[in-house]
Amino acid sequence: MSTDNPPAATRVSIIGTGYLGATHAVCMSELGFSVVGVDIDPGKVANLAAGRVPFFEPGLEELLRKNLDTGRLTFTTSFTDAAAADVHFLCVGTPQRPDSPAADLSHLVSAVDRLLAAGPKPGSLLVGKSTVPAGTAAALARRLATEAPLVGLAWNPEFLREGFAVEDTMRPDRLVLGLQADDGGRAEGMLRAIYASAIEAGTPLVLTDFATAELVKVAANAFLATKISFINAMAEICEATGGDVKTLAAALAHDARIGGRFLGAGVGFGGGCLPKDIRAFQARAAELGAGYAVGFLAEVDAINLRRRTRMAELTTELLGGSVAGRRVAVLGAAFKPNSDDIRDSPALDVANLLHRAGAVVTVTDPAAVPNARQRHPELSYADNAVQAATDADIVLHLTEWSDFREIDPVALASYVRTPTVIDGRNALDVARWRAAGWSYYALGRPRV
Ligand SMILES: NC(=O)c1ccc[n+]([C@@H]2O[C@H](COP(=O)([O-])OP(=O)(O)OC[C@H]3O[C@@H](n4cnc5c(N)ncnc54)[C@H](O)[C@@H]3O)[C@@H](O)[C@H]2O)c1
Ligand SMILES: O=c1ccn([C@@H]2O[C@H](COP(=O)(O)OP(=O)(O)O[C@H]3O[C@H](CO)[C@@H](O)[C@H](O)[C@H]3O)[C@@H](O)[C@H]2O)c(=O)[nH]1
Repeated sequence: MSTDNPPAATRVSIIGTGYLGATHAVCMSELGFSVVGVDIDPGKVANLAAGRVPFFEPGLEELLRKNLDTGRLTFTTSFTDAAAADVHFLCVGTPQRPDSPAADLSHLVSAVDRLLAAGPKPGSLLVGKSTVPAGTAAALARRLATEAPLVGLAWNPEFLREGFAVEDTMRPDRLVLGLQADDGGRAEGMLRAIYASAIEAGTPLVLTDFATAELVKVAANAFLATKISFINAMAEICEATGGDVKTLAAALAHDARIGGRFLGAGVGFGGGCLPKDIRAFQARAAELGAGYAVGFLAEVDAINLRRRTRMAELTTELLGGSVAGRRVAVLGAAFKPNSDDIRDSPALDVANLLHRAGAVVTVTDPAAVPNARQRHPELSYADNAVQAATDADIVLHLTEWSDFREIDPVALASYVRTPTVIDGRNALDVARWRAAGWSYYALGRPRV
């Protein structure tokens, strides 16, 4: 980092301290900046200020506590406290609107309203990190030009993965900076100073305009979603032909042009990002008159959602045509392992489909049960796989936590009524489960 701009002298505010913002706040402080995290949720602020991360993210709580102790990191609900910062990172949510596939930008608008009302410092920089439809930054720039002409703007989308949030923030695959051509390089200079350690470590830096920066983010998520739905479409074909999608994916992965990552077939993608981002992308493209260009994303979404109904159908079939009154153990509630995030979780969707069809569903998850219980009080919950599987007619493996992959199938078999398992993530050791007497089924794989 440049010595004429020592980190501690640069004050940073993080607006919105959810998964993204809390991680960014802690990591900015770890880099030596003086950081204030602002959120409208007093409970979240109180937890973070007391050293508690209100969600599951490996390594984050230790780093939060360490940085609170330095005095460099504080959390508040007051935008006045944030107004004195040199750089403001906008990290509020941009969820799907309840009534349409488009992104809800109301949190973003409200956060900017509050910041402007608090009077940000002249010469300070507003940096968008939230995932937004193309054109959002340009609209915000027009607003700043009239309401706060001395405040700069940049768009710096975030690519972190939950479960790896700290390492992805400290050492991202790339840094994308959407900049205004007419600011004399100010925003670029300030962001180069903020990200000096990652840049010095060789992180590729992409300097571009607002629209491209916004699009890199949604294009990346659209590509990842497409890759997953591609392999799940192949799983559907495997089901029709008797092929094995796991062998197919492994064979594809030998081609370095394709690669093996994000070719895991199963119940598909969920979470607070991929599903809503591909929908918002289609909605924005349609507004721009270019909906035809991303029409394939509707199919990506449809393939993904079909995996959930297919899982429920296979369960029904294996239970003899009806799940009514049958006991189903669901291993997994989070949308992926190492997370307690249940947003658009395939596991909970499947659990609900079966519950609505009359099954007695018991869900367990190493981290996500409290969130799941709050959102879906109609389901039953257990502390562990043995409790969930006791007297079960069938076991569904829907989130591939290592706790579940490491289960001893011999021991579990002694608790269930019928040793039948459907591996919705293609992640269990088939030979072990079969040797332990289980009837093993998976999506996209032949029945034995
Ligand atoms: N979660 C991820 O892994 C991830 C990764 C990359 C990008 N993103 C993007 O980052 C953004 C935030 O996602 P998230 O998962 O952290 O969401 P989140 O819901 O966990 O957090 C959003 C936070 O913003 C706060 N907030 C809402 N309105 C506010 C306002 N007016 N002022 C201050 N705070 C306000 C909420 O209280 C909440 O704490 C989204 O655009 C998302 O697409 C998320
Ligand atoms: O082969 C695979 C890989 C993933 N998944 C599922 O895909 C979803 C998304 O997984 P992942 O991408 O690891 O999780 P997120 O934390 O949602 O991260 C995505 O969304 C973030 C928010 O935009 C981006 O920042 C990240 O780069 C992007 O990977 C999960 O349900 C996974 O179970 C599969 O079904 N098969």
